[in-house]
Amino acid sequence: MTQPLVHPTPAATDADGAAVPILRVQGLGHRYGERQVLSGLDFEVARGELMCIVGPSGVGKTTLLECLTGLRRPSEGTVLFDGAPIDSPPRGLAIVFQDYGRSLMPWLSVLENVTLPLRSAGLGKKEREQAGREALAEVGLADATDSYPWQLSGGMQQRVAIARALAYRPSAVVMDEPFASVDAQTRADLEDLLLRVREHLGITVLLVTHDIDEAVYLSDRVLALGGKPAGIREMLTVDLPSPREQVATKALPGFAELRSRVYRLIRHV
Ligand SMILES: Nc1ncnc2c1ncn2[C@@H]1O[C@H](COP(=O)(O)OP(=O)(O)OP(=O)(O)O)[C@@H](O)[C@H]1O
Repeated sequence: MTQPLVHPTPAATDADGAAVPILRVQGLGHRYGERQVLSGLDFEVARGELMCIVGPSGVGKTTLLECLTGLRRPSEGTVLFDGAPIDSPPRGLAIVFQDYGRSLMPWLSVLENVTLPLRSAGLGKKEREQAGREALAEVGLADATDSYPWQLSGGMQQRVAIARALAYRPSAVVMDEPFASVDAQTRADLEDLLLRVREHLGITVLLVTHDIDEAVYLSDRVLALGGKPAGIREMLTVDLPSPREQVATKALPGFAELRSRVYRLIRHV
């Protein structure tokens, strides 16, 4: 791997010297018109943590992510990123969506796609290209800089989307169903890529998934949403050994146990 793109920002500390969580959610609720979708959410995400958000379809996962990233103003409560309230996507937070096909510009090369958002960050052309090349190397696409998105497989396109988020040198990445549109083998490869990148760069990851195995395999903690309006049904700590490995980790009795617990939480059985 190349040199790290980010040198994780030292954790800010509060008056008592305790580390400030990168994300602090207090009393968060959201309603669409008269319909209350989310209510009373309180939780924190530690710097460097990987947390998956799960819950039944329509429970409010995307709404929660939108509120956490500043894309949507919650009806109630506050979200603090690095100790500061947010009302628009903060500089240190990058977002990766499921639909990579639509998020990449077909007329731009892979490198141009990755460096495009850096223009607004005020970086010069040389710095942008260097950050873009480093990010592409981080996701194993150092040789694809001059290709166009339509020349790449779905999994490679999603790696470009991840590189574009990393080039921004975020301290946290938020992902909404990022691996939902690829085949099972590519999905497993992308999961392992995410774990490696997260380990290498020390970034915080918050990821929405419908896939229970994926949530348990990737997470330090799993946030299960449920109810109407939805709240935190449970926050599960995943105490499986790291580094994770697709076959060995999933064969552990602890994996099967956590998997069943998450399944029951989502199905409410
Ligand atoms: N812009 C909107 N206006 C009105 N209602 C909305 C809007 N966006 C979402 N909703 C409703 O809010 C609820 C939660 O939607 P959301 O997309 O957050 O759920 P989700 O858990 O991400 O769903 P899925 O798992 O199916 O993607 C749903 O009932 C949805 O119909």
